[in-house]
Amino acid sequence: MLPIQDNQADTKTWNEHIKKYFEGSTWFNGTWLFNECYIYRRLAEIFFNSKYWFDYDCFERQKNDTFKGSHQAVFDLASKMPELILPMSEEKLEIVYHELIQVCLWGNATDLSLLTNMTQEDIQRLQAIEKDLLAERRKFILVDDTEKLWEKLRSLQGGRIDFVLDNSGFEVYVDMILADWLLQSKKASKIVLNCKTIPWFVSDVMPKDMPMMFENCLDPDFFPAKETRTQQDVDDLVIMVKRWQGYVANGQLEIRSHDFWCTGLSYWYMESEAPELFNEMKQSDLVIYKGDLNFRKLVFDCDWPVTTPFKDAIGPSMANNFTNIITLRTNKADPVVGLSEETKLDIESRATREEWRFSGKYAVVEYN
Ligand SMILES: O=P(O)(O)OC[C@H]1O[C@](O)(CO)[C@@H](O)[C@@H]1O
Repeated sequence: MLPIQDNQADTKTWNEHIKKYFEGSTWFNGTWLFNECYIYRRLAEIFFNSKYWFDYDCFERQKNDTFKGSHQAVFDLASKMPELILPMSEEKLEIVYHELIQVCLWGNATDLSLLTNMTQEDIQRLQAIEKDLLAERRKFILVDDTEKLWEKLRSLQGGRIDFVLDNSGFEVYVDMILADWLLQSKKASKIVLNCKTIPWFVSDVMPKDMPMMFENCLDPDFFPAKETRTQQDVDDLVIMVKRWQGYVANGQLEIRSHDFWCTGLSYWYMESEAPELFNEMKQSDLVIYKGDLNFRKLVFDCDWPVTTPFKDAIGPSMANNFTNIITLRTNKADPVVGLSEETKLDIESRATREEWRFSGKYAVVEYN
């Protein structure tokens, strides 16, 4: 693990982490979490040291191409949106909430790292927004704290809600659908999107990807298969995305990034390594951590017994200071916590380890 050799704001910190925790370790014997993060920082170093390519995102084309492939679900969701944001009873709000959380959860299954193993049908099934298909997918959620989160949201009025984002393209599009609904239902008055600072795990969101996603949605030639949609479909998408741009303009939607999200450390270190971020995020009423990597960092990427309570796995600093975090994660790596004894026995008897722990078919929704 050679020191990083460039002059960025995070260079010193990266090299301190290598020296303090991983001196002498190599690609072959270091820890998976740190090494996998390190490889993305080394990639960034190549571009930072170039004369003309220093802000080049070598994954941008792949990110946009994959988003194009999600056109059907993009238009389906945009057409559904007007009816989801009408004023409605508390009871109906709860139903919509449950659907949107699921859409947002499964959006995480369709990131670039898994797409290579999936057929077009697999992807469409995961992106489906019909009620029956969502109900069907509930069987694949091994820990489901959506009800606990609703208890929190039910009484929330005009709060601040943070997303610690994961992938761009379809995943962040559905994150925006949820964010929009939270603002329209007045549960939130401010949404903060926390992005990565460098090209990260191929498809993660950087700040520049947000306005680009909005522009792509508004570009009539961006999505393929024009013949499959009506003028109404196009209008619904344009109205919704212009509303999103409006949120940015009026400050209801803030797009931020912080170097801490692109270190190789677990979030157990957030308080000591990034105290200003830690204290700032404490002001949020709810923090939504998206995806597998965020989950791994929350639970220290440890081989916990799978019945370890989520609260214990995220460590005392997080657990005691953030009684308002939720993770929406499809399982793409070994660490799993929070299972009941019953679910553990059940899943171990009917699925292989690969299937339920890292194929992306199963998921956990865990709340502290
Ligand atoms: O995009 P997500 O959901 O954070 O997934 C990232 C995951 O993909 C992998 O790179 C490969 O499975 C994992 O090491 C990593 O945790």
